Amino acid sequence: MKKKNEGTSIFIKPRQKTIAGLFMQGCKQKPIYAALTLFSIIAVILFTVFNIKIAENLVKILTAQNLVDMISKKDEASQTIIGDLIQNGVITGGEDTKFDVDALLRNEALVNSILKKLGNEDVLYRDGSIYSSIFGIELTFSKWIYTLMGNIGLIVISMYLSYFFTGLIAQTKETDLRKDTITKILSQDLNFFNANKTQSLVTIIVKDIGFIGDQLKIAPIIIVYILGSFVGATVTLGIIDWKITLCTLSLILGVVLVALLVVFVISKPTKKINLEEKNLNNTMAERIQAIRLVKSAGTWLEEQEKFKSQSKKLDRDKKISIAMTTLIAALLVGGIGSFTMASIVFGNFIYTGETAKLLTIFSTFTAGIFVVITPLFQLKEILEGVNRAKNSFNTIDKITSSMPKIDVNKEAEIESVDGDIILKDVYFSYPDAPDKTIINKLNLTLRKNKKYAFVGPSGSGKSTIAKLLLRFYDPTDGKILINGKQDLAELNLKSWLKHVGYVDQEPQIFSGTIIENVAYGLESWTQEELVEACKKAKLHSLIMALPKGYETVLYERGAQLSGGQKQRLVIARAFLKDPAVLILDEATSALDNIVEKEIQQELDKLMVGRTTISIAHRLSTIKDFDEIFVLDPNLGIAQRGTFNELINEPGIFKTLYDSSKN
Ligand SMILES: Nc1ncnc2c1ncn2[C@@H]1O[C@H](COP(=O)(O)OP(=O)(O)OP(=O)(O)O)[C@@H](O)[C@H]1O
Repeated sequence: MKKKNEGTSIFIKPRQKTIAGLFMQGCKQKPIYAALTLFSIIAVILFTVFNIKIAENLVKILTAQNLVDMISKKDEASQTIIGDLIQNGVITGGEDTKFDVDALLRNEALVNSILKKLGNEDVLYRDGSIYSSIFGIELTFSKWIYTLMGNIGLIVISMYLSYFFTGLIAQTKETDLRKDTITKILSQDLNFFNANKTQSLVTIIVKDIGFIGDQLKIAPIIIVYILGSFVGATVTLGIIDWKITLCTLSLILGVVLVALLVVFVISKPTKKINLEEKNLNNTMAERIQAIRLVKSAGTWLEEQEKFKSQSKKLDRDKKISIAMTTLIAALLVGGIGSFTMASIVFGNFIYTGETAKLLTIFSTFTAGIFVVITPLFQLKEILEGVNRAKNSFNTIDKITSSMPKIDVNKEAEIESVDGDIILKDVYFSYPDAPDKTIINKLNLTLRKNKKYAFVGPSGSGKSTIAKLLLRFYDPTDGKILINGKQDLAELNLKSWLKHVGYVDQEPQIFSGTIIENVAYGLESWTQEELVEACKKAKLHSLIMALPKGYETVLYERGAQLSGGQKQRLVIARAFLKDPAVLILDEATSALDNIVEKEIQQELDKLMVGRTTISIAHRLSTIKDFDEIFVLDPNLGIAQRGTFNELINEPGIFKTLYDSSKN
């Protein structure tokens, strides 16, 4: 079956480069969670807005109850109120103001008309209690309090559910994004890793994607909540009193516009600050990675100073940014005060003298504005977050939109290597220096199970040949033929690498157990084979001396092992893999003479029965090789022959050999 060519796939589609786009994609992937999220957020909005209605009704009942209480006290104040009512013709009879209060309170119709007359509309006096109704249900003050408590409970539950289901959708997308990004990074050509700092790639995987994930979990829900509660509260307040709603609304919109303007103004400097911070973090992480260099060069004070001066600048920029961003919070706080004040001021103008109505309006609008404003506070964080997430999307996109040139997933697989490896008219220039030809028309044949070495001055292209054989790069022109006929560039890369063992100067070791490190990349192996490989690499007794033996966890880059021990581990890896082709790239050049001799013995055993290509610095290690190619940076292969032939003819090899003897 033809495998998908990752090299031609487009990674992040344009519409997914935003929090909204990615979230919508998540909703399509998880429609049930999306429906539940929508359902619960609508419930949150409705219940929250319903609080305004509850507040309105509670205040109406309280105001009416207050009036009834005052009348029923039968004191001077009560008689004054009744006197006023008689004078205004609301009550007839008892003009001497000695009105029978008990009789009045028994006459419910009369009490209700008094309440209406004094501005207490939409309430009903019955059986000594005040009722107000909602959806045709009449409720007393205490029932409204129970309703309020129940409503708050429902808000909590629906809020929890909406965050929960959004979280599930967001987590799915965050995991997908991380998976896709790592897949894309790992499928890049080696050149990509030269051009991009390791730290910035790690930052993308850890920080940028984590940040996008965090925003995905809160931004969509809060934005819908802000819009929904804004519309819901406005409509409810509009129904209660459209004139005051209109006046207050224009104030709210004014403040929101100013806040948005501030966000717009600070978006560019925020971007700059984020970049500065990222660069500073990357540089520091790089220095920590190269801590041995810093310690050995004695440059820690310089590094500290550099960090101090860069972070001082960043600190100053961040403080300026704080001054701007906190302005939004201040505007919103100021906004709340002015909105509440606005409802009294506007109300006072519109309903002069109607105290009961003003009281209801003031209380209801305070509750309503609270519903509108509370989520607006989060708007600042959300807008900043969404803005930062946009930068994170751009960084990810910039890194991952680079297309690998090497198609590793070609269909043709290679079952076994039982023929020659032929380099035919091979030309090569590195992608980032296309004008500089490193390999210039190289033609040679590497016979099965023979040992070949490449020697030559520094920069003559020896390691480049190893890189071409490992297909870190494809030749700019010409072909590398496997088994004498199969073009390496047309083969499935994994199927080729299964037959290749690679030992280079710097052993690649992960933090993990010895077993994981020795068996890295192998599909099938047995415990016995692994122990046997370690014995051949003279590593077994060392491993057995460790308290946890083969289960010993190695530190990052095998920090607790000596150079020789690390190289033995890599050799054990090659023994276990048992490849047909072995590439040694200056495998012993980092070791001292004694250790090098010991390791060389193991390498000699490893080379038996395999086609070996060795990039050699120390000529003593290639004495019995079948053929040695001497490279010249300008001429390509300047000399070729066995060790004994080459030391006896004038040329680069003899010069190198003579200088190594000295
Ligand atoms: N990634 C790269 N991009 C551009 N040029 C490169 C890259 N890697 C190596 N080169 C250049 O290619 C040339 C050959 O490098 P190569 O590493 O193959 O030499 P070498 O013979 O193995 O040298 P040495 O013995 O010092 O390791 C050098 O001039 C080097 O500067």
